[in-house]
Amino acid sequence: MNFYFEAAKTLDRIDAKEGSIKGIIATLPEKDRKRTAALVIETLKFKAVLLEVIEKAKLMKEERKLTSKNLALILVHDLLLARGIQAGDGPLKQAVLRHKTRLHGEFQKIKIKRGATSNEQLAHNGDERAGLGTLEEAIQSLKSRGFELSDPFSSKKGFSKDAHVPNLLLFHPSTTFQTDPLYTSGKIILQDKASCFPALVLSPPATEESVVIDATAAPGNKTSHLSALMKNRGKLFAFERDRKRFTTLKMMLSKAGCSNALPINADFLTTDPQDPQFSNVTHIGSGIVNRLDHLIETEIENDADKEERLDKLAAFQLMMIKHAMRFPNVKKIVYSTCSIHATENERVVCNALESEEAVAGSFQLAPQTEVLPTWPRRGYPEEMTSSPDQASSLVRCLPGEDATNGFFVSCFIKVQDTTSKRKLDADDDVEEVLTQKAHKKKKKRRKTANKSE
Ligand SMILES: C[S@@+](CC[C@H](N)C(=O)[O-])C[C@H]1O[C@@H](n2cnc3c(N)ncnc32)[C@H](O)[C@@H]1O
Repeated sequence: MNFYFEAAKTLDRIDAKEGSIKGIIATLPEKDRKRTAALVIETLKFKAVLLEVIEKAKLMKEERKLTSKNLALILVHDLLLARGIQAGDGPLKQAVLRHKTRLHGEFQKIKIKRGATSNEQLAHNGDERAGLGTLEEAIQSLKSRGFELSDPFSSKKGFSKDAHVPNLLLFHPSTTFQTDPLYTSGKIILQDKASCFPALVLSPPATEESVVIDATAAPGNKTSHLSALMKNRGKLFAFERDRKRFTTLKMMLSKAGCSNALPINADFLTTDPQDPQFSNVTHIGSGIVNRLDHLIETEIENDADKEERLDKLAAFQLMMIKHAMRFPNVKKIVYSTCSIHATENERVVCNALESEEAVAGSFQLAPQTEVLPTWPRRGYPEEMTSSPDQASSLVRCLPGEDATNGFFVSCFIKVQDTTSKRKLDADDDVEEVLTQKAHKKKKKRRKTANKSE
């Protein structure tokens, strides 16, 4: 078993970025170096799929003794992809073997789903830890194929680093990447600049304890961005209600090496915020308007129809935010749309701020300093019924003006007001919570009035 512990420890060090994979392997005792290196590299190649198998088979949930994710990965690797676990009969080996049938079953299911005819087709080639590779590696690779670091708006071969989004490279609009190996291998992801904003604003912590939800995940651009920001650590639940889009989501996450992502084919609104698996969720992202929605805004649609459609969308989006606010430990919620209509943007935000859930959970808009502070275009003050000043907390992008698609980002945070902070449970008397709040507000107003007299 020692050999397996050594390999798991090596994976821990790789996860902790103690050095390059090669450098870490070079420090292993010479005796077992070759064998450990082979097992570590093979496990990294299949990490995404092995994690999915372990999760589906509930291995770590049911075997509490198996506390190391990396040891589980190594043992399941040998069980499924090598000649079995080569160790004496210890309790950890037995723990894995108890789930042998289920693990094999889940592995076969994934193979069938992805249409893989060999195990090798499930491998991710490259550094699974880094997922997308480093920015400098990508820049070097692009330069070697004729691109040059220069203004992408004036030169077709030009590309540049973006001023607002780290790790984002800008290209001339005529550049195509569809057949480029950097793109097909998942090392780079093509995304409109503004679509990078929600993950950046949510900025979940990159720790093993981090638990995050992407409520509307497919095709997975935002999810993979979140996973990269989390450095593949912790847990990232990725909800997608549409079955077909869910298949795309899973493929994309596997290709991009997002091993901390747990794709779930379900409607986010049907989740129970009190479910213990969500008890440590602190960050939630939601954005439902499809990029193609503007295409159905045809000339034929009259104003009344359009209004009705926008109202319906806005009502649905409000439900998503309010549902997110019900998660007991959520601290930050980012709501974004690819829409330029105030009905789906500022007005939804104002309604959300006035909702029972926001009042009971003490949610407010994060200040501009926490929401892309240097981005110049902010929300529309005249649409902020609560307070026009709050518009500075919001981010807007205008197509044709900002070199992006139309986009909107808002960020709700739970304020640390210990005196009034209350969780909204199913049995809570919302009316009572609201009355208490209103009372406090009134008292504060009276105090201020007294002072100024
Ligand atoms: C605009 S796309 C999301 C784009 C994604 N965030 C990205 O960056 O790649 C919206 C997705 O949310 C899904 N969706 C809408 N409502 C949902 C819900 N209540 N629960 C789960 N998924 C939902 C839709 O099926 C659609 O695939």
